[in-house]
Amino acid sequence: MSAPSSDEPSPHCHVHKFGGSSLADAAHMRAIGGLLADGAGTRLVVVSAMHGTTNALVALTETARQGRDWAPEWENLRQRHLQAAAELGGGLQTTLTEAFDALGRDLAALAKNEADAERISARVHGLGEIWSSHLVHAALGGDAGGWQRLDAREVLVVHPGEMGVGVDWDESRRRFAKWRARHPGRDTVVTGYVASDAQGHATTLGRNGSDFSAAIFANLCDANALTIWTDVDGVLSADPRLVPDAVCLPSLSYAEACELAYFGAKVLHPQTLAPVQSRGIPLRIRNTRRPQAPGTLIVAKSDFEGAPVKGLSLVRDLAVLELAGNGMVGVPGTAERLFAALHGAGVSVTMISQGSSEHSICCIVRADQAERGRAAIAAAFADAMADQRTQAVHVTTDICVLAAVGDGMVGTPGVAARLLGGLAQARVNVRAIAQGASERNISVAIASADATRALRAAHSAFWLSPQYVSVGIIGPGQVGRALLSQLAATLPRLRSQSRLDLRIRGIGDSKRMALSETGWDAGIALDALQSDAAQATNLDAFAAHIRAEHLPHALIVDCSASDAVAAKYPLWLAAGIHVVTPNKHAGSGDWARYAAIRNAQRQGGGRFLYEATVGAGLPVILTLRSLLDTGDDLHGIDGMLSGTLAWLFNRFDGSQPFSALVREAKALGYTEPDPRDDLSGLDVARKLVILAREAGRELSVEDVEVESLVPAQLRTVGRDEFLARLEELDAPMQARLETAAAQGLGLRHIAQLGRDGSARVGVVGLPADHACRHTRLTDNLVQFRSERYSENALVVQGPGAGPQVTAAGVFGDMLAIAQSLGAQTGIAEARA
Ligand SMILES: NC(=O)C1=CN([C@@H]2O[C@H](COP(=O)(O)OP(=O)(O)OC[C@H]3O[C@@H](n4cnc5c(N)ncnc54)[C@H](O)[C@@H]3O)[C@@H](O)[C@H]2O)C=CC1
Ligand SMILES: N[C@@H](CC=O)C(=O)O
Repeated sequence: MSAPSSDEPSPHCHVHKFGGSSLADAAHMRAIGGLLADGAGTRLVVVSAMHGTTNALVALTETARQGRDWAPEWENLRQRHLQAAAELGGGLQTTLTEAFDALGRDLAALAKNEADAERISARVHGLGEIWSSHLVHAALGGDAGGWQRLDAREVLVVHPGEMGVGVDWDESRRRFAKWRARHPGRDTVVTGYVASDAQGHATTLGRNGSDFSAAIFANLCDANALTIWTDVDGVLSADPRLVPDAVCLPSLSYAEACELAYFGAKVLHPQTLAPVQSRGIPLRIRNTRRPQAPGTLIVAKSDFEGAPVKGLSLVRDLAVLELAGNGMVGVPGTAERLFAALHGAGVSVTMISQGSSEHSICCIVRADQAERGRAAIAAAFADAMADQRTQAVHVTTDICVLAAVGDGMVGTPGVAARLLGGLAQARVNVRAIAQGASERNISVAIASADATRALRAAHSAFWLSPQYVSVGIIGPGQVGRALLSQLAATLPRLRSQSRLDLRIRGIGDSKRMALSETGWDAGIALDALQSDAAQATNLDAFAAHIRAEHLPHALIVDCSASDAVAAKYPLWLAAGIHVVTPNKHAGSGDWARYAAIRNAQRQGGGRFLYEATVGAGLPVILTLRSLLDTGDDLHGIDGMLSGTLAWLFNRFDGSQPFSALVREAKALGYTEPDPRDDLSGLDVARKLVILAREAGRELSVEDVEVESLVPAQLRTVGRDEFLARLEELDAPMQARLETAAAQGLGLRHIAQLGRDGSARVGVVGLPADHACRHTRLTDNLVQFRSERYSENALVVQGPGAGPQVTAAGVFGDMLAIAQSLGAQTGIAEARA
């Protein structure tokens, strides 16, 4: 299409276009005046039909042509328009009544087959714009308000062609100039979508052609700006119904907008760009419902330095036609013959791909044209097929084309890798690939069933950080809540200063769970659990949501003390979900499950980090791993592994009953959910088992010699009853304290793992100069004795219990995993 420039540029002129959603009723039409308020110069307002009208008109013509009863729908339309006219005033009742009468006569003629059906249908299809132009003219104040009305059929001359509707620019410009001369310098409401053909018959610019009308008029006026008002914020990076993370693009180049429009981004009619591009007219898409939003600006060169890919679009309902055979190799004219056949059959080709071997050529066509295309190619290559130079045409249906578009792709290495990497991660098979030499568009043909997953995965690959982690938090108890508050305080800084993007997309306790597509701020994630959107906890559904295939990485943080949750780890790890936990059940529980966890990791599944299970936030497991990984030989581990018991024996001097101290330790969040786990020595035994297994020993809790402080009569009662009868601990503990004191000893709870595999936990009396007598509060003290540290043990000491320090240990593991991710290099770096 060529758009010859005008000899006499118009004065300042701003063209606005309003779509059907902005013209739903009289109230919407009145609101247009406010949207036009700012800006100087002449305004040209191009209008679509009222919402749903064009569809109704198309249906009416069909109904009439089939001889069915069109009157009810005609009456609906009539009432709707008359109602708007009544609300707007301006004396339009007669005009519209006459117009609907004329429509009735046309429909009657169609029904009787009396007239040229095509011509009448074309005229009828465009009536919605004629009616809405009257209504909007009245809404803006009519003639008295300085507005005039232009029926585009008077000036716009078009001719249908193979490449769409073509504009007769010379004739249209001449007629428009003449019209302008008769109506100088006034604001104008113009009908969108409609035009005349060379014979003067009413026609249209094709479905959703009002954008195109607006661009044509912007060109004819040599406008300074074109604004297309619609019901979305602008051009989005992908269809938001399919990609919840889609973002509004601040700006696009004409070329990018063209690619996106042709590839299905519904916000712009594909032919809209050329008339504005040829004159460099800036086009802005804005939202009538959110006029404060800046929208998307489309100009010659976009200044938006975002990702190299600006947008992704999807074309559905396609099919692959493939012709293969040795007889095609090096034979000039094969492609010409194939495409001539498709042309002859009126089949439009969406995408083409041929490998350099020339052994096969494939093209993607509309599904409803596939059989026609196949037959045409088969006929054109009948001779070659007969002597087996080519094989039969292979048709694959249920195909979509996903296109990644952006000027920034030009000359940038790594874009295709990122796209294909994202698709591979989402297990999307690519049937064919095409990239033109313009490098602005990479298109891949995929199975329709994979379309949404593919779009989301590609979007994640370009728009999300490679260190984006989809996080699910289980067990928002004391530790879980402390973790959430640490995340709330820290994640914004991590996001802005590095690429780490931990998104909490799920939260669940023993009863309920809540899931989010885009994630919540950590500070409000707990609220989601209380909201109506929360549902009954289902750990499998929770994990499936967190491990969404379109997202690069998934992590479940288990802050419960539940064995049932730990039982899921092997499955989750095998599915590639990373697991971080302070829950000791997996590390110290059933050996077969522990082995399955290790196995899943070895097979390339997710990572399992559980530093907080021993010593809370202290680097106990890290230290042990470092000794072992660097080849040291571990002789034994001993010390105090319970924060609760350390705190209790630091405080227990007989001045307060032991039971009161236990209650205080529980209130401070030091104890296990059931404090008997601490007092029985089970919690410490679990920690010893975790350390022993880390060191490669096949130890289980049953192998540990454990001394319990829980009297026999309290071991099997319920937790609440145990807490109510805590005082039964007081007498035996007091006696024990006094016996030790009489020997000049202090009580401490000690764990020991010997070189021979022996393991023991229990209370001992220690002299005043023993290291464990010089700890404070909840201090753990872990001594590693090894080949290198034989004379003098390697000691890790510090607070070993409490929600904050435990949460910090969990958070540290989360960061360790997130920081190890990001295998995909940033395109920006590659460009540099
Ligand atoms: N408190 C501390 O100082 C330390 C605690 N830990 C461990 O941290 C974990 C949490 O401890 P706290 O926060 O003190 O416990 P808590 O009792 O305050 O919280 C446990 C949470 O887990 C949830 N939960 C229980 N069963 C569940 C299930 N089947 N499915 C989903 N959620 C479930 C509960 O609803 C609750 O929200 C425990 O495994 C504990 O051993 C580890 C190191 C130190
Ligand atoms: N209850 C435990 C908490 C840490 O694991 C302890 O007191 O050490």
